[in-house]
Amino acid sequence: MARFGILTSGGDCPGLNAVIRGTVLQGEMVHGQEFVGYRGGYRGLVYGDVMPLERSVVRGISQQGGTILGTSRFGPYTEPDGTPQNILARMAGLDVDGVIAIGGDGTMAAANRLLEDGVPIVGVPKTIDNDLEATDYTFGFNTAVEIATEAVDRLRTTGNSHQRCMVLEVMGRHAGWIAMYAGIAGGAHAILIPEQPESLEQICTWVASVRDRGRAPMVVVAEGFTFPDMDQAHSHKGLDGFNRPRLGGIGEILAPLIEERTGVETRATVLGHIQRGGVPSAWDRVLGSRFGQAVSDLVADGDWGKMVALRGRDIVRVPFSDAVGHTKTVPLDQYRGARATFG
Ligand SMILES: Nc1ncnc2c1ncn2[C@@H]1O[C@H](COP(=O)(O)OP(=O)(O)OP(=O)(O)O)[C@@H](O)[C@H]1O
Ligand SMILES: O=P(O)(O)OC[C@H]1O[C@](O)(CO)[C@@H](O)[C@@H]1O
Ligand SMILES: [Mg+2]
Repeated sequence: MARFGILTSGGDCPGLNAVIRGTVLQGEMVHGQEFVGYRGGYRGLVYGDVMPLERSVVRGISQQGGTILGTSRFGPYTEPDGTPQNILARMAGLDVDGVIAIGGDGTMAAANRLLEDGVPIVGVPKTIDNDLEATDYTFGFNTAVEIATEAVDRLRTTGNSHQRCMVLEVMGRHAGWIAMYAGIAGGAHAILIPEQPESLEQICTWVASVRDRGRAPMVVVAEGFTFPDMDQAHSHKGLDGFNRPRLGGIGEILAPLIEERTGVETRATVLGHIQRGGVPSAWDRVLGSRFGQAVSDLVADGDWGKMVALRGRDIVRVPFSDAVGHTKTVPLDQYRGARATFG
């Protein structure tokens, strides 16, 4: 009987458990496959650290946030044991015929390298940031937008009561999708995204015009936003497990600048990991389940080196090469359309 190992890698995301359940159900019920779960992302693959993954284990997990397998930013090549020879030997020892890697762009880049080194592997795209070009949407994004929109709604009522400017910082390292969607949904007066630097003067002009109409200004800013004179996003929290700057904090920088320039009392809120935690939305559960079923079909066909993706209404298969290195940013004409109504 064919046996596959599933891992979740990179930041977690609501909907990962729906993928795991969808894969196991489709695999067991349609293809007669067996599965094990690698613990802690690529670390589990390198050290052969697995947990059983059968129907009874995935019962009722679609509605749970996080990942029952655990995740990490551990790279499959970063330690002495991280060699393709070692990984293939561990797989053989566990009777694992192929690997299903659920993750973002980094996880897919690592999977692509493993594939070139002879490891049979396929991918499932995940990220709340929705910034993978090869798929129209990733699961987790919808949940994050719902949470961020609720935050905008709540900030607006307290902002209105005090006639304050409220600044909400949301995630989005290279792409401002969460800021755009939550900002539009919540009727924000300015949305600031990594794709389009804006000057402090321009932001304060928008804030002052809202104040002059007797309203309380609402600004949504993505963590990756920069002023025109910044060459990289603000970071003061060191590096992550893959040596990238941990972002976050631009909202706290912006708020006192707005207050100083406009005289409008301003408060900043950083939403942070609240956007990534908790129960996935129904939409994300459905997309995750569909991806899971499709990836079971993919390994049944031995179609290694592919990633499942959503195109329109359909789940398709795309080569890893299409999936890595292409960031799906907010199109500037879309941003400019929204920007025309700021202030
Ligand atoms: N080109 C690469 N070659 C080998 N390993 C890589 C490569 N890119 C990333 N990795 C490894 O894969 C891990 C997962 O990637 P990363 O941390 O970027 O998360 P991700 O899957 O992109 O998810 P997200 O960024 O959305 O949280 C990295 O921490 C790193 O160890
Ligand atoms: O704090 P962590 O877990 O390293 O992840 C933060 C990053 O993860 C993301 O949410 C992508 O998953 C980015 O928007 C953010 O910069
Ligand atoms: Mg990444």
